[in-house]
Order: sequence, then C-alpha cells, then structure tokens
Amino acid sequence: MQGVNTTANLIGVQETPKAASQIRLDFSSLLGPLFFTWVVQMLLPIFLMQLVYEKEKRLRMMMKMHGLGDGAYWLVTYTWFYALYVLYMIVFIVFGSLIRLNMFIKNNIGVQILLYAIFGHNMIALSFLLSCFFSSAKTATIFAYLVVFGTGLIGSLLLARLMGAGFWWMTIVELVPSFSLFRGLFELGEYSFLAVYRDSYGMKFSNLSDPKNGLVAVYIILALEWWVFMGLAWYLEQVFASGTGNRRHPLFFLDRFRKARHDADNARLNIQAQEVAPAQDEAADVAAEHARVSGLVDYAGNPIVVRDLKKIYPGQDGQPPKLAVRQLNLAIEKGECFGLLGPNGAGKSTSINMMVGLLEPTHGTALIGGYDIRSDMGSIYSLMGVCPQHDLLWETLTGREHLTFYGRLKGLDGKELSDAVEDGLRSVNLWNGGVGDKQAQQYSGGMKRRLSVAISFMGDPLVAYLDEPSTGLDPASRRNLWDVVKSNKAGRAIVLTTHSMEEAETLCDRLGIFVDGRLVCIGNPKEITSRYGGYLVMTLTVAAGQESQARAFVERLAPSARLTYSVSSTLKFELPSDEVSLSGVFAAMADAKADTSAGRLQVLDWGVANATLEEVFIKFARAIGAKAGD
Ligand SMILES: Nc1ncnc2c1ncn2[C@@H]1O[C@H](COP(=O)(O)OP(=O)(O)OP(=O)(O)O)[C@@H](O)[C@H]1O
Repeated sequence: MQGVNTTANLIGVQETPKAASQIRLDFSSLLGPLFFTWVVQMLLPIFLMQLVYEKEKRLRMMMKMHGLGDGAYWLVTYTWFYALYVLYMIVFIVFGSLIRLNMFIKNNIGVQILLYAIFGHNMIALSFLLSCFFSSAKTATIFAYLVVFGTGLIGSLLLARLMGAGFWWMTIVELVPSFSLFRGLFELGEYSFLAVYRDSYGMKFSNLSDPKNGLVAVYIILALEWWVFMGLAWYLEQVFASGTGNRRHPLFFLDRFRKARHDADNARLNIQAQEVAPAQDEAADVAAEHARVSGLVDYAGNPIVVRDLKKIYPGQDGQPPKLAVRQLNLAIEKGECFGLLGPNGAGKSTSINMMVGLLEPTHGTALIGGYDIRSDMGSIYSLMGVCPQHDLLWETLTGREHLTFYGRLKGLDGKELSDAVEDGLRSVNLWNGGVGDKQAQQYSGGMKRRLSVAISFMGDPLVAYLDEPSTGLDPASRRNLWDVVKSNKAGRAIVLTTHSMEEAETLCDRLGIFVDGRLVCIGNPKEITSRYGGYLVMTLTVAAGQESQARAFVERLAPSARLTYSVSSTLKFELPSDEVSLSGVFAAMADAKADTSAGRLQVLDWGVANATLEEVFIKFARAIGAKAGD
C-alpha cells in the first residue's frame, strides 16, 4: 500500500489535477547562440572577399600608384567596414527586439552592445589578416562561409555542453574568435532563458562578475586579439605583398640595423652580375644622353631624370643573378612623350616598375618632379598617373565612378572634380549616350583601355606612364586613343612602352630601344631609322623575264645589295647607305627610264625609302639574339 501511495504521490497529477499553466521554454534563448553566431559573422565573407578581390585584381597596386598609401587605404577600408557592420547590427538588434526575442529584451542592452562592438573590430581585423593568405577572392569567400557555418555548428553541437560545465580550457578554445562570439551569445542565452523561467531580468553588468559567467573573458580575448590581428595583418602584408606591391624582407622593421648589410648585399650582387655580364660600351647617342643627365643641375624642365639606374634580381635555384637593367640614364622633358621599345624580357617593365615605386633599385635612382624614388615615393605618387598593361578596374563601378575616385585621390574636389570627370569622359569618348554611367563590366576591351588612359591623366599629373596603351584595340579605337594621348602631352612627361612601331612613330618625340637591360639607341624616330637603318629599301617591278637584268642593275648601284623579297617580277632590295645615297638611286632610275636602247631594262614601277623603325628594331633584336646564341 505504502508503495501504491508513494506512486500515487509521485503521479499526483492524476489524483489532483494541476491547474493549466503556460510552458515557459524560450527557443530564441536555446537556439539563439547557433543562429546568432551565423548572423553576426555574416559580413566576414563579404569583407574578406573585398580585400582579396582588390589584391587579386591588383587594384591595391593601382590605388597605391595613384597616391593612396597603405595607411590611408587601411583607415578608409576599416572605417567603411565598421560603419557597415554597425548599421547591420543596429538592424539586427532592433529587429530582434521588435519581434520580442527574449535574448534581446531580457538582457541589458549595454552588455549586448559591448560584445557586438568588440566582436566587430575583431572580425574586421581578422578579415585583414586572412586576406594575406589568399590570392583568389572566390576561394577566400568559400573559406569564410565555411568558417561562419562550421564554427556555429561546432559551437552548438559540441561546445555548448562543455561551456555549461565551466572547464578552464574552454578559454583556449575561445581564442578562435567565432567560438568567443558563440560563448558570449551562449551566456546571454543562458541568462535570458533563466530570466523567462524565473520571470526576472537577464544579464546585467553586475552579473559579469558571476563566477560561471564567461562573458568577461570573451570581452578580453576579443579585444586583445583585435590588436594582435591588426599587427600581424600589417606585418604579413608587407612580407607577402600579395598584389600590393613590394615584398619586404621578413626583418624589414630592423631596416636601420640591416642597412649596412643591405648595401653589402647589393654590392655583392653587383660584383656577381658584372662577372656574368661584362660591361659594354655605350653607343654615341646613349653616351650623349648619359652626359646630358650628368650635367643636369635644375630638374624643373625635366620631370623625369634617371641616373645610373640598375636592377639585379638575385639568382634563384643556383642560377647567377639576373642583370635586368644595367645602367639607365635618361632625362625626359615637359611636353615630351618618350617611347621605350624593346623585345620581350629587355627590361622595360623593370625600369618602369622602379620609377613607379614597385621595385627597389639595386643601384642609382630617378628623380620624378625633383623627388627621389628611394625616399620620396609618397610625394611622387601625387604627381604621377599610370595606365597599366592590363586594365585594373572594379567591374561594378562605372567609368564616372572610377574617374571620381582617382580624381579624389589626386586631391580634386567639388566643381573642379566634377569638371575633370566630365572632361576625362569626353576626352576618351565615354561620355555620349551615358556610357560613362555604365558599369565597367559592360565595357568592351577598347572602352576599358580608354578608361584606363583617362584615369592615368586624371588630376593633371606631371608624369604619366602608359604601358602598351593600345594593345588589343581595333584600328579605329587605336587612332582615337592616340588622339587622346596627343591632346594630353602638353605640360607633362609621358613614358610609353609599346610593341607597335606605328604607335611609337605617331606618338613619341623620342624613342629608346632597350635590349638586354640597356639602352642601345636613343633619339627621335626619324634620326634612329636613318642612323641605325644603314640601308635603303628599294622595290622594283620590271617586265616579265627581266628579273636577272634587274638584279644586275641594282648590283651596279650598290655591289652589296641584298635581295630580301621576290614575287614574279617584283623585287625588293636592301641597299647599304654607304654604297648609294637616295639621290644616287633617283639619278640611276631617271637614266634607266631615259634609256631607249633595245634590250633595255623596262621598269614598270619602283620605289625607294629609308629603312623603317621596325627594320631597325628587328636588326637590334637579331644582333642580341645572335650574341646570346654564340
Ligand atoms: N622577379 C624577377 N626575378 C628574376 N628575374 C626577373 C624578375 N622579373 C623579371 N625578371 C627578368 O628580368 C628581365 C627583364 O624583365 P622585364 O619584365 O623587365 O622585361 P620587359 O622588357 O618588360 O618584357 P615584356 O615586353 O615581355 O613585358 C627578364 O629576363 C625577366 O625574366
């Protein structure tokens, strides 16, 4: 009986029915930590994607070359990210409170805001840090989503139980910021759950000192990590330099102490490089330019003065050091467009990269607007514009937005800025029909190229570098672009690299042909062709069957003439200039036409010209190729 009575007592509900009551189970408090860990971290993939995208597309480098220093970039990006995060969190908290989720309304709002505020800083710092390890925005985004969802699930399925037990080593687990966030949300959830159950208030500031409340540790961990992450991110960005420019030595912060060692390294490289590449004499025109540069005292009329610039890449895998630029001396005046020509691998990009601050010279320097590239790049960036070989554009920004952005970097503002943007769009034919207001991803290759050229002239820079500006353009677009360059020559120095001789002849006041790391000739296009061509090109069309007679005729004019082309009765010869002059050819042709004898050479058509720039270029490239093959 006793037993029955006990059972009856235990199931007393059956004996004396209990009054109906509401079940106070709060699901937002129980499941909240999982969902809220996901929601609060949802901006992490977006931040990381933007940071990696700007490195991947080399936009960081482009911004740097237009004057946006690393410090300013970090400050602007950080502030923008945090503003976005604050807005997002306001919506999150207001929405949660409006739908009366207990985690939001039972806990003190200050306690919650403090957690979200510190976590926001930590998350942005983490994005900067993670961005150092990725070179693809897609991979980085996928990774970040895995972190967001993975940490939420691990927290909910595994850690929640251990957190309640108060193990000391949970603090180590919480060094992972997402788990810290989870712990913080877990504590808020616990307090609000109990508050609902007891019909009381949730967590207040006074509860932070509760022995089992892990929120204080979370605050401290997140705040300390924020600084550690920022410091690490800054350091790794300098050392990895993935898409941001120069890669620095891991001990770069000891530069002052390393300088002597650094100079010794450069001196050693110099000696090694000289061993592999003996010095060669300069051509007369290159020597004259060298002497001109040495004699320059006032740089005002020469926005670019390059003195003894040399670049040696350290040898890798047992290879000797690579002497990429041997000794460049060059001065470019205001209003001058200087063309750098040369075969692939000649050292053009290396030279330009040193001038724009992307590479450190091994020896020598360049003065841009009077500022030294070794020490004053900050001042130089505001004086220069760059049109890189590949268009570095934000796919989702319009042409107008690009020009506005780069105009601002150059210090333009208000009406001056809007006028410069309008002029820029008009000058490159991106104004009509509202093309300038379309996103760059909708532009054709030619339009993107024209936009890149407009960017390089934004803010009226003293120096503009155009790296193969017309590559990939159709003939009409190319001519259009040439007009843009021509109309922007006044008042500035332009350095242009190109593989198109036509472009070089049309745009450049002077040219330098770069071969194997050195200038082999310098002068205006006409001078170069007449000086280095060294031969005339003669084309002759004669009556059928008179080909050998035509050859004999030309050999009488110039015994060393070389037949370069022959199709039916049309023949093309190279005549050495020291054997015959242009007037000599004209006189000989007049005699041949005046000849009325039987069996005379019947010339149906003929022409003679100096060698072209292309022929001179090929001659230099071949000479070096032959030397390399020796
Ligand atoms: N980081 C590097 N390390 C070692 N060697 C390099 C490095 N960058 C370039 N080089 C070498 O230096 C030489 C000059 O290269 P550079 O890119 O300046 O030539 P370029 O004239 O610009 O060629 P292109 O017309 O193809 O752009 C080449 O032999 C190249 O292989």
